[in-house]
Amino acid sequence: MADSAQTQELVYLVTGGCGFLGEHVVRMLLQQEPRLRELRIFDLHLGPWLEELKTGPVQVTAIQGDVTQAHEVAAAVAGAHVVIHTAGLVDVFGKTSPETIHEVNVQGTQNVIEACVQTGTRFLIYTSSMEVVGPNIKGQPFYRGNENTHYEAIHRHPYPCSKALAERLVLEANGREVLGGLPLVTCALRPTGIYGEGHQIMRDFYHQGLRLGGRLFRAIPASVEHGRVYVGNVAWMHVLVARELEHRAALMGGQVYFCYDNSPYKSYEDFNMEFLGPCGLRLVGTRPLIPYWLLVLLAALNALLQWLLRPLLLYAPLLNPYTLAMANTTFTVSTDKARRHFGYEPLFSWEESRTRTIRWVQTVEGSA
Ligand SMILES: NC(=O)c1ccc[n+]([C@@H]2O[C@H](COP(=O)([O-])OP(=O)(O)OC[C@H]3O[C@@H](n4cnc5c(N)ncnc54)[C@H](O)[C@@H]3O)[C@@H](O)[C@H]2O)c1
Ligand SMILES: C[C@@H](CO)CCC[C@@H](C)[C@H]1CC[C@H]2[C@@H]3[C@H](O)C=C4C[C@@H](O)CC[C@]4(C)[C@H]3CC[C@]12C
Repeated sequence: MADSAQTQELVYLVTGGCGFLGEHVVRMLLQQEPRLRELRIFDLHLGPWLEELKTGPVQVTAIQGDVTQAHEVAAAVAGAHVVIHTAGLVDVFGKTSPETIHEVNVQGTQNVIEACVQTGTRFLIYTSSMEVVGPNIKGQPFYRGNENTHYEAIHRHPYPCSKALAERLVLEANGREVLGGLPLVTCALRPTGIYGEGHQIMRDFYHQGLRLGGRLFRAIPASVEHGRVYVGNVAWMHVLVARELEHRAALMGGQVYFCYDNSPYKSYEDFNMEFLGPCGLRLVGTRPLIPYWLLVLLAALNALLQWLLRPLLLYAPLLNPYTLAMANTTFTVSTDKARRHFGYEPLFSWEESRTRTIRWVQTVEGSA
């Protein structure tokens, strides 16, 4: 990478490039990486918006493929300088079996690592998650923590378990010899809850609010704070890491970085209202309107219904014992490791992130 200064000769691969975060990473790379010659976008489902990208100066190659298929991954990785691995199954609602989550998130990541090793790709950036750390099964708060904060990271749910295993694989692969004899350099980025244009769960809450006559009902105390980060800043962090990984391999190789920006610390519901409020929704109640024990009961009932109905249909509501525990546990990050290690500053201020997200919600189907 070092000799390529300002000439277009780099080949990047983004797995999961058609997902919520992946699309932002793809667009950010096209805007912010002048050395790109080819951008490969690998995803199980390719989006029609890719077509519009193909008219620019960078060769955009769309590859429909499955990360669980080692040969498909190896073919996509061959010849790439950098791999940004965002593909994954994000499921905390019980839509997919634990086995499939493991196969995609863990085996898929192992396939990406092996492909780098076999084909000689040296730089691998993995999109991990805050959930690798917590909230843990004890519901202990993680308050303004950083990458070195001591916290018991114990999970049972398949999604955080899979992210933790995959992250470990990526970090352990740092330094492995790739084809050609040079060492692989890896690192992992851990976003907190991402929001912004394209955020499906925000869309779900918006539709729920519209169905309830423009109201949402407070269920979680306002004092429970959640770390949230704007998708544009998460994408920007990925682009910066990809750019700096070669020059700062000794410092950054094998490291983890939380993704952060200047988004305020708020409860999950109050934070969503920053966007849903200006779009006409109202959060009813200054305190939870439903007692916590009743929420626990409803969440358990949802889990039971999901299990009973599974042979007939997929019942996957937002509320289940795991999402309730997450929503009800403080998890906030305060760190400057990304700034110290690779000069990261958020590209979008909180005001801009908020405005962009509001504008997007206003375009969502069924808007008030
Ligand atoms: N959304 C969040 O709040 C959040 C927070 C922290 C970390 N993350 C991580 O960020 C990454 C992207 O998440 P997202 O929110 O954009 O999810 P997403 O579901 O929108 O995107 C994931 C993409 O991966 C693709 N994919 C899934 N299985 C695949 C397979 N077998 N082969 C190839 N592609 C496959 C999907 O088609 C999708 O386009 C994930 O790894 C997730 O764990 C997300
Ligand atoms: C009890 C409900 C009353 O309104 C609220 C339920 C909210 C939950 C659906 C969400 C609360 C916290 C969210 C998660 C968090 O933001 C971080 C995540 C990490 C990431 O890797 C994937 C997404 C998620 C698990 C996110 C999912 C939705 C929540 C559980």
